[in-house]
Amino acid sequence: MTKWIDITQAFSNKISTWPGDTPFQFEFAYTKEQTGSVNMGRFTTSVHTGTHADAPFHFDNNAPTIEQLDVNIYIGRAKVVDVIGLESIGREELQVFDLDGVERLLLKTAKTVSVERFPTQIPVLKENIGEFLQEKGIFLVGVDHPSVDALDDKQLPAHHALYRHGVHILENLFLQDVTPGDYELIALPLKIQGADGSPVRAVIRSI
Ligand SMILES: Nc1ccccc1C(=O)C[C@H](N)C(=O)O
Ligand SMILES: [Zn+2]
Ligand SMILES: [Zn+2]
Repeated sequence: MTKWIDITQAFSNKISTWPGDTPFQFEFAYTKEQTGSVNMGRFTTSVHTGTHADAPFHFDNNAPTIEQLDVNIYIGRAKVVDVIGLESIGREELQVFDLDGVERLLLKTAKTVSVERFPTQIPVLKENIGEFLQEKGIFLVGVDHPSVDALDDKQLPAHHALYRHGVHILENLFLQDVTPGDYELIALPLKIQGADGSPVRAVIRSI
């Protein structure tokens, strides 16, 4: 039996956040010395900081929030493919891979990723990726950077195209040490009522 591999960015007070969004901050509300019994931590964060799932409500007011999504989306077989160096990724770039029977697709787009520095440039997913992934039977796509759309894009064409075609989104996966191939994935969002997304603890195991 192979071991589970952690593909989650570690939360620390140095993890990068979307410019202008709420940074991650962990602190002790009370220490053991203060309470006489226990340390009591608390944290503040944008739900889009670190490794996370987007709920469709993030970009569509009439779409499901995070706790309404089926947990089965986030548990099961996943394929990791190497698309390192591509500036945009869509049907044309993905049709070279054998994706028959694939349900979850994780895109490794960078050789290395800085958890502490917000990227200046990321690859974008093309609008035609939604239709392509749906044709293949893929209902979850994950990327190793903060957005499936360009960082300055307000229309979010890839987010919307993926949603229209029933494809859910994971962002900021930590894939730099992962060899492309077939895996089992667990990346469960927290059950936060009404939320537009949630951090996930993402792990994979080779199959
Ligand atoms: N955190 C933000 C703050 C302001 C505006 C956008 C974002 C995003 O995170 C968008 C990104 N496309 C996302 O889905 O994660
Ligand atoms: Zn997000
Ligand atoms: Zn997103």
